[in-house]
Amino acid sequence: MTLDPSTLDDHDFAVWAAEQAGAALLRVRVEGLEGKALKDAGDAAAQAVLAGLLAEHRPGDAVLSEEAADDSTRLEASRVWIIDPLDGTREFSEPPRDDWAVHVALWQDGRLVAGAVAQPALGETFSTAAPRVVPARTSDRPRIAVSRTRPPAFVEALAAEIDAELVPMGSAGVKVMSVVRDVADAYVHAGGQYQWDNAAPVAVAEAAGLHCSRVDGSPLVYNEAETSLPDLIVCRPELAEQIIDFVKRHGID
Ligand SMILES: Nc1ncnc2c1ncn2[C@@H]1O[C@H](COP(=O)(O)O)[C@@H](OP(=O)(O)O)[C@H]1O
Ligand SMILES: [Mg+2]
Repeated sequence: MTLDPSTLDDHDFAVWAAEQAGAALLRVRVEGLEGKALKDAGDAAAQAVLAGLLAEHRPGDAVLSEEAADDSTRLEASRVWIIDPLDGTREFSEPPRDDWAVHVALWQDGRLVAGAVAQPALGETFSTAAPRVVPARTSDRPRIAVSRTRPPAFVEALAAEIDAELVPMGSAGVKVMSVVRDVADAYVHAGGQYQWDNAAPVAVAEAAGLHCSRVDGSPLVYNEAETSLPDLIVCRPELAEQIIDFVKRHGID
């Protein structure tokens, strides 16, 4: 039976669109390209798929994408899709790494209302369509997911203070999903990131009952004029206070 996309609600549409882009990315990855050519081809292919599907199936909605010029009409729109067609571009260009993702989020009237994070190389999509129950914690010692190429310096001091282990990996979406999947207990980032890097992951993590905030504990706010959203914590709720308290005492520099 072929799927009729016009029947999909926003949650299922986010999943479907992210998986379509993921399939395109898997095809690009076997074309024999390398390095920057592979990164550029991946970014372009996934953007083309998502832009096309949104234009066809959600024509009245605004879009904020890493791979398209920012259109300021989104600031007056009631519904805005915030998308990162390929998050973890660097890891995508290093086969057989699987830590890269497609992010599709919907912001509506002030908050994230739907989201999907596809991890095509794993064949898995995490979403608000079917919120995950975070498994029981399997590690007594907290595991903190960090950027494998740009880990913030303060996270090492945080890990020493709370006796945590750092788990480096690529892609903001993959790191947030590692908390959803009990591969890590927290993801802590500072020093730079954009709304598209964390909107869909945060929508999925919130639906799974995880704590999501800026590193100072304040709320993550989306569809702001400023696309930069440089820091965040996603963690099991019981770890939030310790992490925020550390940042309040030591800062992030
Ligand atoms: N200091 C920084 N400044 C700007 N963007 C950053 C950043 N650190 C991480 N990011 C972005 O956040 C995403 C996850 O990064 P990382 O894998 O290092 O954790 C990447 O998105 P893209 O791959 O979409 O560019 C990366 O560009
Ligand atoms: Mg990104």
